[in-house]
Amino acid sequence: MNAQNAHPLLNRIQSPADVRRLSRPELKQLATELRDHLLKSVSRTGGHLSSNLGTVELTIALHHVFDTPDDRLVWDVGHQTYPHKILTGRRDRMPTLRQYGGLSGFPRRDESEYDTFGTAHSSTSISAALGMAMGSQLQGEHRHCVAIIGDGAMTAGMAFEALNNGGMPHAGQEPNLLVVLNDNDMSISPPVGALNKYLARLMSGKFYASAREGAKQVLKNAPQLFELARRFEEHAKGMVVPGTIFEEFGFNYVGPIDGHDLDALIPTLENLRDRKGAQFLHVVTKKGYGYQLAEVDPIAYHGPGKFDPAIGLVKPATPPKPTFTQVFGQWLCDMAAADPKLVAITPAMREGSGMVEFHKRFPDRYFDVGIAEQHAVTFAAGLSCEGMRPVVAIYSTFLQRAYDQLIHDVALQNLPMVFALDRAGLVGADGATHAGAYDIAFVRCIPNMALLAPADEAETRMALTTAFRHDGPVAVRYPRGSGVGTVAAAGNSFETLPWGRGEIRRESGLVAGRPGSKRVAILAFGTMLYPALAAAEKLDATVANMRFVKPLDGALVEQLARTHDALVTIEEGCTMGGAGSAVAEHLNAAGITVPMLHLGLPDRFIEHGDPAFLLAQCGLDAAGIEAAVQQRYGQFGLLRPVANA
Ligand SMILES: Cc1ncc(C[n+]2csc(CCOP(=O)(O)OP(=O)(O)O)c2C)c(N)n1
Ligand SMILES: CC(=O)[C@@H](O)[C@H](O)COP(=O)(O)O
Ligand SMILES: [Mg+2]
Repeated sequence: MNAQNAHPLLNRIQSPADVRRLSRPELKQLATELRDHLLKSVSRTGGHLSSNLGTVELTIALHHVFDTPDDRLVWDVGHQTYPHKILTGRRDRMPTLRQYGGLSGFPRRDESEYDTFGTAHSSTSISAALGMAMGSQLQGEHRHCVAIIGDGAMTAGMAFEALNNGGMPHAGQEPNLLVVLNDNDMSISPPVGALNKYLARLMSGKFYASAREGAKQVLKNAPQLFELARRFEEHAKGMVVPGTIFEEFGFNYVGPIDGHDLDALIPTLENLRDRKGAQFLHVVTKKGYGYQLAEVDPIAYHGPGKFDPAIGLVKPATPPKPTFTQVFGQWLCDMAAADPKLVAITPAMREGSGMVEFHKRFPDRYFDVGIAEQHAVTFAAGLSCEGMRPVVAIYSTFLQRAYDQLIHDVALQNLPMVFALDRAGLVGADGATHAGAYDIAFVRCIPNMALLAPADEAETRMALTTAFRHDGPVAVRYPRGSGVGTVAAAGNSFETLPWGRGEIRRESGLVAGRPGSKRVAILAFGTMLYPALAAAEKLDATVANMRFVKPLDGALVEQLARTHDALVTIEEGCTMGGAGSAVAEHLNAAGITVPMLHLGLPDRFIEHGDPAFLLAQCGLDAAGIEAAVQQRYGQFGLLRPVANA
């Protein structure tokens, strides 16, 4: 059967208006077809599979009940929006998912009018939906605003800040807000913390909840009786079980209900749609639902690459090069074995940050604090105050969430701790939301903070040890994926790097007729060292591996400036305010003037796509560096062939 015939109902869906016209049995059939299509499509592109398999029915029900796009669906994180994309006119573009020029893996306002709010960082949905609800009410519109948030995303402080605000009337107006909690009892890894236990307890009171829901169904067309019953229910409930925490926040809590059962979902959503004020629906789904392998191992299928659905994920025949993340994970275990004061903290990114082994071997020194970056940083600060040595493993992009904590709680008190900043630089398929583009600029301006940018895997291990031994806060930034392959060189040693010192990796020849004078020096930060070295062969440039963004090796910078006609700085981070700026500021303070070219990420957001391609587009590969240097300095005769020294 070809794909068209396999999905007769799905083929008829051009927009959610078509979904609204379907009968209940047709909607069920649509769910089956949509799930099948989704699995096939994601297996060809890679992407966030298991969360999407779990939201098929919920997506259908929401578009069936609400008048989208006039009613607003605000998805949290947005990694579960593929069914939504397929039903909102983007099915044909699913083969382009997360590729350059193709569909984003997350909602984007510039992609579709159905994507009401751009996301990818978690726990923003309730705030945004509340803002929309208030914004539309103030303008006399009465659209429904629905936030759909996962149990993992619900653990973040921001979600609770929004609940705290959203459950109360504002100037006598109740927000037309519905929060749907999609509880699949999973974050990327198993969820942690008291909220998870609490949701499980609500689950175990299921009978009570469904009985209560049944009563609401019956009474929904008799408003006065309904209200009376509701009051009685509140009273009676107070005698047997306390109100849910969501009710304490001022929401009308309904659930938990089965999020794969359209017969439960649709009437419940209809009821809630027709009620005034802040509503809260708790639905229970299964991550990976409908694909056995993903149901059994939702972690592996959270964000897989391409695979054959008939076989599932398979280990590659030859093991790939170890990643920077693995280098970190290995170092963490080695250092923890050597130093009982080491504690490691992750804000819900155990797998992505390479901490699975550490968790296994050192469970009492492992802290998954949930999706709570702000808390992660201040919690680590507290540990540091007591003499522990915290290592906060955090993606560069997610540290943005904890900027005040970094300044106010850590740096201001000069607390010794390590930030292992993974995913520094471009990340590829996740795109602009996840790019680690800003950490150099935002860390280097904080007093007391040090920042290392190792060039390869071996140096990353040394940088981590150096940071761990330092008596103050230090961040070590390294990119997604693997580098040039120097893991073996580091072995399992705890060698350190000389503090605040870079090194010269290549010397240019001398300029004929000008003794002691050289033409161009490239000051490379982090993994940009290797393309810089390749370009330098063509340009006959000097290359320095700077290693430290802060403290900057000022002596080396001055020496290079004095002995070269021009400098080039290069980094995989935003050029504005970045490491190149640090070099310029240093020379300015030293009163040294030298022509300078700063290469790095431009002042625009870089889209999703293949990382090597994107870097090349930004001119951050060997050819791009060579071309930029030729273009800037070639015309001034700075790059004439050099005489043999
Ligand atoms: C601020 C922030 N921290 C971490 C992440 C990484 N992250 C993406 S999805 C996810 C788990 C979300 O769990 P949940 O909301 O329950 O959705 P599910 O995957 O279960 O569908 C995490 C930790 C993120 N996107 N944003
Ligand atoms: C949605 C989200 O934030 C994560 O799932 C992220 O996509 C993981 O990225 P990595 O694949 O780089 O760990
Ligand atoms: Mg979840």
